[in-house]
Amino acid sequence: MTSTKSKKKRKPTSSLLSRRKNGHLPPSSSSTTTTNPPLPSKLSRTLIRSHHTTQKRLSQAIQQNDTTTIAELTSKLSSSGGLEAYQRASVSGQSSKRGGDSSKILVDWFIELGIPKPTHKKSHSGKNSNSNGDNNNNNSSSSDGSDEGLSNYRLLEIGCLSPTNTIHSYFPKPQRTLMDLNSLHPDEILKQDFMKFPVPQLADDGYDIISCSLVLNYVPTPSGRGDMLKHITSFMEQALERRRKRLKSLSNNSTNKETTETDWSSTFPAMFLVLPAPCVTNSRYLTEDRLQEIMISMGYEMVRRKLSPKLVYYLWKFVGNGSRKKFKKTELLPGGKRNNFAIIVE
Ligand SMILES: C[S@@+](CC[C@H](N)C(=O)[O-])C[C@H]1O[C@@H](n2cnc3c(N)ncnc32)[C@H](O)[C@@H]1O
Repeated sequence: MTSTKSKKKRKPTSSLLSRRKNGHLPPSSSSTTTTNPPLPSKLSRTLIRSHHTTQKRLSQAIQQNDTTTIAELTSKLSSSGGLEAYQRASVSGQSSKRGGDSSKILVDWFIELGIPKPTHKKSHSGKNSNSNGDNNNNNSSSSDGSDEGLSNYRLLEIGCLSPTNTIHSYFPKPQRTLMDLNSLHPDEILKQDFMKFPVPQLADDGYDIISCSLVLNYVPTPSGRGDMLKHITSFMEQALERRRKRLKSLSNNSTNKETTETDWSSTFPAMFLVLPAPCVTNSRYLTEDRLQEIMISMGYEMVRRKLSPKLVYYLWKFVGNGSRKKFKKTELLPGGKRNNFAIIVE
């Protein structure tokens, strides 16, 4: 017989597994997670933290070619439910009861910046399309991008857990590409490692905004984080090209030959970055000033920033011509109670 005491002592990771076994959580990755009741917040936090720590240790073991530790940590990760259990814990953290997904903040900023939300349009069949783009496959994008709002702007979301995040209403299908290492919604989210996702050959297939919310901190090594920022920046270079084309087409289409660029459109290309707040408020190796130096050096300007007790949100506009400096792991804030989050740019 299992006593209440022993139930309480059970490890959070195994508790998640037993929920899965008991059918409280669906076993298949294709199941919809949003309909499941969220995990208790303490349990999801513990799961997320434990997954990050194990991932980081695994990455170190791989670098050191320490086969025993690699086997031990790989088995630990899989017995605690692996990436999928971690993702489910993250989805719980995004439930509306806990404030919703982080892109709510991006939407607030779009509103502040006067970025127009797509309106419901009549499709060729005469049916009204909804803001998720259903019945709107003939997306009637204008080439100028001003009178049609964001209709020819495209979103790339890295590390996406849900196809119904708040920002998606601004980028109806097919204007968005959602991806994750493990897709919880295979019909809508690509199973794809962003680091192996090439910049599209044609600028028309590129992206005007990239969302990287709570992904950079998932990358286990400081140089891996720098590489991710650099890879995002190569998409941004192409997005600048998209912008130039758009402006050119604007001036060609304009009867009085004046460029009618709208104020809001100068926010693009852009990157939405979200990190756990302690990554920049309590790290030995990364401060907000250092992050800003890194971003400026890659060609970005900060447009918006919000610090909450748990998270820090940024909207960076890409302007290009960065000095492309290198950044080492340098101690900026000494102190015993700080974390070691760092970004190395090589
Ligand atoms: C904490 S979740 C963040 C989810 C969501 N964006 C949010 O803001 O809550 C981190 C996600 O990033 C994904 N991820 C990490 N590295 C990635 C990569 N290289 N390519 C695609 N997805 C990645 C992980 O699989 C995980 O699902």
